[in-house]
Amino acid sequence: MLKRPNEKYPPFNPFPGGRSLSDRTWPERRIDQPPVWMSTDLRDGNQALFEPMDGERKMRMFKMLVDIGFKEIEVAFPAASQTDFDFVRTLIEGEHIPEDVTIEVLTQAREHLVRRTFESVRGARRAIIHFYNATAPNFRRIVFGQDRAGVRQIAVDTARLVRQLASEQPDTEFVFQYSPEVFTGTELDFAVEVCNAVIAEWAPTPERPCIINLPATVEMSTPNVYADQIEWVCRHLDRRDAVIVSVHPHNDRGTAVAAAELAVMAGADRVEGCLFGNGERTGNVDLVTLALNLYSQGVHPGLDFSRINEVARTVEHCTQLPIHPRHPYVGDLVFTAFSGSHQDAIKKGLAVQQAGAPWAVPYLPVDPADLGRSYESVIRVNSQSGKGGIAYLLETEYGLAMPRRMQVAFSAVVQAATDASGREMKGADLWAIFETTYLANDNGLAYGEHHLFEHGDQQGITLTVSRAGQAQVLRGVGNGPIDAALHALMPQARLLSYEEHNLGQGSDARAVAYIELASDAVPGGVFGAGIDGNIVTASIRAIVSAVNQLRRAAGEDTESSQMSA
Ligand SMILES: CC(=O)SCCNC(=O)CCNC(=O)[C@H](O)C(C)(C)COP(=O)(O)OP(=O)(O)OC[C@H]1O[C@@H](n2cnc3c(N)ncnc32)[C@H](O)[C@@H]1OP(=O)(O)O
Ligand SMILES: CC(C)C(=O)C(=O)O
Repeated sequence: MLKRPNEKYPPFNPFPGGRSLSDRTWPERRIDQPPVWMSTDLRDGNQALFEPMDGERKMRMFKMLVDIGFKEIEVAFPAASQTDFDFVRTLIEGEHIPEDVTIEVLTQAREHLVRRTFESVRGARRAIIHFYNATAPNFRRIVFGQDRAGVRQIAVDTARLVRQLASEQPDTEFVFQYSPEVFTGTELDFAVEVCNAVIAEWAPTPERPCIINLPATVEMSTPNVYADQIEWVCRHLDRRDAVIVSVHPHNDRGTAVAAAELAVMAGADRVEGCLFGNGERTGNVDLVTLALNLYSQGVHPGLDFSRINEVARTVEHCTQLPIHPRHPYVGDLVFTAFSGSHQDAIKKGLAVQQAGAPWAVPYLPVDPADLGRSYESVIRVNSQSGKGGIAYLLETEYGLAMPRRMQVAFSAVVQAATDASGREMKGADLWAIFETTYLANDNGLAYGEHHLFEHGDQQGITLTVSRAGQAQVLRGVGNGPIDAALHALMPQARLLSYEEHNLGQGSDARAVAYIELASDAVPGGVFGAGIDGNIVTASIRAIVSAVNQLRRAAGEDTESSQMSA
């Protein structure tokens, strides 16, 4: 890289006299209604693919865009290829265009291409004819070899031709659109001069407006500068009430979404872009993100992304490009938390979120369910996770609602496993660790059977346990089955807590019991768990499990330890 990049990349200031817009008003504005959306997935998106879409893919994309709710769709650059031309014909002749949808077609400002473009839309009910020529100084010099007047004349001549050709196809309602290509790199006074010349040629009215589209063909500045450019143009355009000001941001600096939002605040009425930001180089502005940013602020975008995963898969099929897992709103990982404190907050937030109440779940800007995404994938567990995520997965996937202190103890066991493996843990992995830790009782005592009996006004128990296949029968007495079992197994242990709940429902329902025991050697306590179809048996299994944990925590050799009989 260069030591003095300014020599190669001098900053560009498009404002007349090099002054910026000091009396800008856009920072105070809020977006309280959606702009007119125009999808250029089938044109700008399509021209940026390794393999442009074939007819089948184009039709699939078109139908999906209609289903989402787009009312303006740029369907082709018909003069560019027979595929594009034929696709427009198929849409029209096959009557695939709904009444409330207007197709748009793009052409360079060259007569034979404009004529071919009009040919493509013959018979359409309504069509937007969009033409462009670059207006920026380097394009004037390098591409056209023309001065300002020459480049303006290209635009004026084409605008006139467009109006004339439209009058020859009276059955179609035409809307005219002009783009001074590379608007972002064009001196503002010249951009407005050319646009006003085109507007004069078209003589739009508020009833029959034209569209002036101001593309960030290449994104060249921070979004606030683009917003200043848009506000400046909006102030200087003739017949502003008869002009729909449109923006077409590209994402070269990674700020196309911000640029589009600020441009709308600055006066733009319409936004052109692609789903998930497909498009030339770093892409066109992402219309999904724009729409859902609005939605997350309580403004319905007028587009339906309630089945966003289906939209994503269709776009991937049509473009043959993958969507990044961290792409806003749609990426596989965006409703997922790995880190412990995030998981904890999300779990608590989901638990208290009430239907119909304002959304207030930490870390999730929108409810995944609104986009047809599920909560199951919200929380994932790896070495950065804490008890919250682990508990959430075990509860949602296996129905286990561990007591809070047990969650803490169990998360240390999981942490050791994730540290050792370096892998993400799925619900099934966590369940396997839970089973090994609390239910399998390997190397410890295993529950066999028990019988309860009356012992005066107390409860007696005969409890059969085994270790390494060798059964032992223990007896104990207490003020209930749990107390009696504890006396049978380890009378010196103290019961700190006991919780149980159902696992599942109906005839398959089982009970899970959680027992916390402490002893002089382990005053902090340890947990055990037991699962059984019978609630008392589940509790006694949990005591056996907790006794095993207590012995292990005390460093006792379970093989040689004495049991009371
Ligand atoms: C920013 C954008 O996305 S703009 C849209 C870009 N999309 C496309 O280009 C679609 C695919 N393009 C094509 O199929 C072809 O380029 C066509 C059919 C449009 C034109 O093909 P060709 O006539 O062979 O020209 P070519 O592709 O070489 O383009 C360069 C010519 O276009 C001219 N040109 C470029 N833009 C414009 C314009 N907006 N208006 C008029 N002429 C233009 C150039 O001056 C150059 O002319 P020259 O050959 O006389 O020097
Ligand atoms: C033709 C125009 C709108 C364009 O695609 C661009 O400038 O990026």
